[in-house]
Amino acid sequence: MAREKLGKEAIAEALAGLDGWSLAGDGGSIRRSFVFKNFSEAFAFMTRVALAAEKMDHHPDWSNVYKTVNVTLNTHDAGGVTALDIELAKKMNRYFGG
Ligand SMILES: C[C@H](O)[C@H](O)[C@H]1CNC2=NC(N)=NC(=O)C2=N1
Repeated sequence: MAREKLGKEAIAEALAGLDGWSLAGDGGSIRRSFVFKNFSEAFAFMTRVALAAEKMDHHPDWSNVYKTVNVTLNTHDAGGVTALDIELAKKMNRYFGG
């Protein structure tokens, strides 16, 4: 169930409650950039997210340049955005917020 592709409306509804995230490309993924004070904070965030992602068995597509972490989320198996992506995005926002 968690890996069922969400429709456009369900994604829009979820995004309304997700600070900073937007629909990417063809609507098959969501994305956000996180900017930190420095590299250490960016990497600490990535470490925390990596552990949560591994627990969820759901992994981000991301890159890091100095203090910026660019994240794209989708569910490869489903070929789109699912509840798992929304859950991981929420976690990232919580970790970013403190
Ligand atoms: C076997 C394992 O459950 C799958 O390969 C998982 C791993 N992590 C994953 N992460 C993401 N983002 N999408 C997936 O479809 C996915 N599949």
